[in-house]
Amino acid sequence: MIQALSVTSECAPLVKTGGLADVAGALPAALQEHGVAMRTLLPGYPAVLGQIGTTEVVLTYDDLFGGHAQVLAVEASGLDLLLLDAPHLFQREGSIYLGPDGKDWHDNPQRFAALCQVAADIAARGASGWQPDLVHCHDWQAGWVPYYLKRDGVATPSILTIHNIAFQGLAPMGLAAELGLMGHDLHRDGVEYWGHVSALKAGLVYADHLTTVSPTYAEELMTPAFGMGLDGVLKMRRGALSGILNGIDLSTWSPEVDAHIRNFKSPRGKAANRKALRDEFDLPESDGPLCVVVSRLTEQKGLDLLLEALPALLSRGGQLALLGSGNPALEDAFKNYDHPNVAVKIGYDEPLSHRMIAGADAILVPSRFEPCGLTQLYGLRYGTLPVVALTGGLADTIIPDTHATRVRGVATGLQFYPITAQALSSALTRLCDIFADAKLLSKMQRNAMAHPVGWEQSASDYAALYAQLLGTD
Ligand SMILES: Nc1ncnc2c1ncn2[C@@H]1O[C@H](COP(=O)(O)OP(=O)(O)O[C@H]2O[C@H](CO)[C@@H](O)[C@H](O)[C@H]2O)[C@@H](O)[C@H]1O
Repeated sequence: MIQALSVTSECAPLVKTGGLADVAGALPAALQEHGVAMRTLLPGYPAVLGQIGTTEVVLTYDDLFGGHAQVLAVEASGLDLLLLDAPHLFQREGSIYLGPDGKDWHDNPQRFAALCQVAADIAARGASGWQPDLVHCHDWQAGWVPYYLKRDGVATPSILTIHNIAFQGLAPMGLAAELGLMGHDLHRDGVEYWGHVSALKAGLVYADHLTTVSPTYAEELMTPAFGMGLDGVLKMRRGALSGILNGIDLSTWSPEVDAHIRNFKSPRGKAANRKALRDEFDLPESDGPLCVVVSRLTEQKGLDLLLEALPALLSRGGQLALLGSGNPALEDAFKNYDHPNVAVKIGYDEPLSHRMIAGADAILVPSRFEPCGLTQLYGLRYGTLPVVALTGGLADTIIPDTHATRVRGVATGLQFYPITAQALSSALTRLCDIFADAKLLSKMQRNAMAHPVGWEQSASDYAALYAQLLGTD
């Protein structure tokens, strides 16, 4: 068995703000079948500590970035966890990244540098006799791990997975010493980023291998349009960068077994869920497609384009039910969209997201960029046709309805490009046409449900990558 340490700031089902948590939560079980035993190092937020049973203390610190800390080992929700219990850093009300004022906690650089330091210590010296063969780091919050390993001369290989390059873990240069950065690394070929230091860049420069969550996003990241200032670094590391698609956890996201819905095996079984969904959102019966959005409401997700494109859907009797939260202006714009066929719930609600995806005819994902995207994968599994922008993982996971795919009878959804309101409008019109053609609709729904969206392939790819890094392939 390869022993791997996964380092992450969120992990489902214990703590989640987005897709990173789903991936970090699902990978260990998926890798188990491929000869990898994975432990997950996660901050001991109050919400996490409140959900677990008896723990064992496996490491203690008198002073970790300004306070006493310990690492607790515990098994919970099928995960083998190492929790960094550092009350001065993690025991606070509010979200895991933001204070009550909605702004980043001022000490986020130190909070996650502490997590990284502990990961590097476990790689170097072990915790209660356990030592990983490699460390798998997720996003900027784990970005300092590869740097600390190199700084301390620890040979354990590291992988950094980029789930979203928009978050770069910037800190003022003045914090360099406190974060444990060496003076000779504070330059543009090291951890410096336009006068700041960047945890993500440190990971990109120092990790032995980089992955991102789809092959198309891996290519996009090396272009100025998508690299968000880090495309040059990524181009330099082209040989060490690969794209491995995310999967979804089929034990919770499958219409046959989903605990939150009226279970079904074929698209016909969606009818009862559709009715329940209309009732729940107070939407009338209608002869157009019932579309859903389940999303963080941010610039990335392109939902401002949907606001502009909605008339194309509504004029054909289509409907929208939206669940999301984030940008206040977008929240208001959707809440105030005054139309009987538009219903909006602002908030975060996991069970409701299942009921929406089960009951809808289509799921809309008009993202400006999308490293992989999970909700279109849920849509496929439930025969809920994805209407997606042609970018990143959305390009890699949907077989678009085109003349050629119609002839071959293989389409699973709709794609639009360029990523504009106009192109989205025309995709929504095409969706209404497909919806009116019962035979075509049913074929596409069945194709979608048969499309593989689990972890098998990706877990095998990660396991092969681990073996390659360890020289055991
Ligand atoms: N209001 C709400 N209520 C309930 N559930 C909600 C919700 N809003 C969002 N979710 C859930 O949160 C998750 C979002 O995952 P995504 O992959 O779609 O995007 P995200 O941008 O967070 O993830 C980033 O990381 C992931 C993982 O690698 C990449 O797939 C993605 O492209 C990248 O941007 C899904 O499970 C979704 O159902």
